[in-house]
Amino acid sequence: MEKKQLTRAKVNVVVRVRPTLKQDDKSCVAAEKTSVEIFNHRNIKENIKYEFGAVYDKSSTQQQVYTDCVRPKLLKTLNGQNVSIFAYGPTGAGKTHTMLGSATDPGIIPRVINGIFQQISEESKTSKEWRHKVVFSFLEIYNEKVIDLLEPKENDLPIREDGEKNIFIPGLAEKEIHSFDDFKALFGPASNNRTVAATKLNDRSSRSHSILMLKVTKMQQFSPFRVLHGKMYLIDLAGSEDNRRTGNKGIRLKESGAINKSLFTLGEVVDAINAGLPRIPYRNSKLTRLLQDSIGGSCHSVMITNIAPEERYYYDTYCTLNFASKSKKIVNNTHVRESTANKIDVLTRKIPYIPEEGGVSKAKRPKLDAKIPEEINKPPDPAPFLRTDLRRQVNKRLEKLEQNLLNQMSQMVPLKQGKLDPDVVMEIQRQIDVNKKQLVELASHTPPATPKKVLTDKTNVVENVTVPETPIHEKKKALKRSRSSSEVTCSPLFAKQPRLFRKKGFRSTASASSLSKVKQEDDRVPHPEKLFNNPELQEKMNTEFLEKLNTCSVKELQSLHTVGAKRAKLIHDWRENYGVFSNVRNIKSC
Ligand SMILES: Nc1ncnc2c1ncn2[C@@H]1O[C@H](COP(=O)(O)OP(=O)(O)OP(=O)(O)O)[C@@H](O)[C@H]1O
Repeated sequence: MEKKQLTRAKVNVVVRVRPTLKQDDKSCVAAEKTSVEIFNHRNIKENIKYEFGAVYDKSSTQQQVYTDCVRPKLLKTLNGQNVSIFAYGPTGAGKTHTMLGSATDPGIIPRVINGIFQQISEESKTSKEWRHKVVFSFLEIYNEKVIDLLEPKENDLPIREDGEKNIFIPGLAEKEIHSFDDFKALFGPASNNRTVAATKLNDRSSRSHSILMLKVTKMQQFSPFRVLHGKMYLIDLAGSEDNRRTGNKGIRLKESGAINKSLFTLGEVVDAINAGLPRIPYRNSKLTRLLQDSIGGSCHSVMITNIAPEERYYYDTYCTLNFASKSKKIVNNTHVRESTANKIDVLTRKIPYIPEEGGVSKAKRPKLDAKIPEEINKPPDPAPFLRTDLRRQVNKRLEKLEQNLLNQMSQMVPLKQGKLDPDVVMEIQRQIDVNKKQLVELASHTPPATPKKVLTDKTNVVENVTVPETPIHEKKKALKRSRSSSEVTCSPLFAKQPRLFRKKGFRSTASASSLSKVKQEDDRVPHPEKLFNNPELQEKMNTEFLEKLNTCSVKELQSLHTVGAKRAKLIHDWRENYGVFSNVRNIKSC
């Protein structure tokens, strides 16, 4: 993993009040946009008002809670950060309703899965830069045991911490999913493994804390092959229980003891963090160990505090809101988890996500000496919308250029019986067409076929001509000729060897006519013969040339031999749209 840049983010605590379940039930809760007030029916003077980031009253919808609190976090997960969404509250207050919902009124979990795939599909439509991998695990903490719900095992699973303080569960099953339907097919049966039972307060009370862990890993498809590792925890905590009212006995009472103990430890963790204690008792329960990332860790955390409005819940509501108030002070240190893919992963196109087995150490991976093929290093074909955009720009520029050319030529070319010579007009038109083709090729990022391009005049009109390989002395002569007559000059963009910059600060071009003079001025500039015969030197100059092209401003680009304002702008625009050129061949293809 690369060096982390930490950003502080407070735990976002919101409150959701469910409707009363029976019509004649009296409510002791008054909710407003960001505040909630509770009334003690035994002591009317005892009203307590709490302030939170947001309060959702009984009329709030699943969509509203998801859109406000959760959807903004999807991008964080997709961009390599950890997110934790957890529902906290007394039994029967609406945690499972909020997190899971029902088939007709889906909650946060199905909406997140749907949202992640939607986001990935949108990203893929606009850019081919990244490939994604989504895996999920599903577990419960039941009676202080970690139980795999996707692949139930005989023994409970351990919880460990890696060198970077990331919590992981060795042996936990992880399933790759490619769509919401994939998820549904796996999640349905796994949910049936969850321990649920009827208590006096809830017909389907969760007897465990359930945690769905979603890992989204994305790998860049060209150099430097960045890999972003995002994780999202979706947690439905078991509710705190007052066993005088739940009527729990036997197994239910034991379960309740475990639930209450872990929630009590959660309270201790929050107190310790708020008090700035050096030791936070995360290890005192499995729940707090697993929530280590979410509370005081690296997650962007959202705590949805569910409360029941009925008067009989007054004391639970009071305790829950006190806990929520303490939790909103906690600040997490969030960061992007990023690594770089190794050669094997690049060549096999495998996305190197971190499995729940403590991470594969780099040393253990087999070594591969193969070179990464060059085409993998190239940026992908630009997104269609970018191409369309560039094509529009190019066409606009072409129309302007066409008009200018016709104006210029009409002044220069002698009139034939008061009209422009049709042969000349045809020639201009032909050259414009060639230029158009060239620029459209550039816009669609399709390198032209074999013919080399030769600049034919000062107006930068380009023609496709097949140039036979010429001996070096011929080339020198041709260059001299072109220099004196300003007829045909090889553009550095299309020449076999790159030329360097002429202006101060840049190294001189290898233009033949100026060679002897430049040689006197600067001994470091090689003779063209040396250049043609010396691949190492060529490579060195290529690199220098490339660097200048990738970093120079439009004005500086114009200093390139035979690069006029228009082409400098084109190079600059290309760079802005598609990123830097990765080798000189890319530039030649422009
Ligand atoms: N916002 C809501 N709108 C309508 N009904 C709700 C809402 N929240 C909860 N309910 C209903 O209240 C009942 C209890 O909710 P739920 O099972 O989600 O509670 P819980 O907090 O998960 O309880 P436990 O901790 O015991 O599992 C369910 O019948 C549920 O459908």
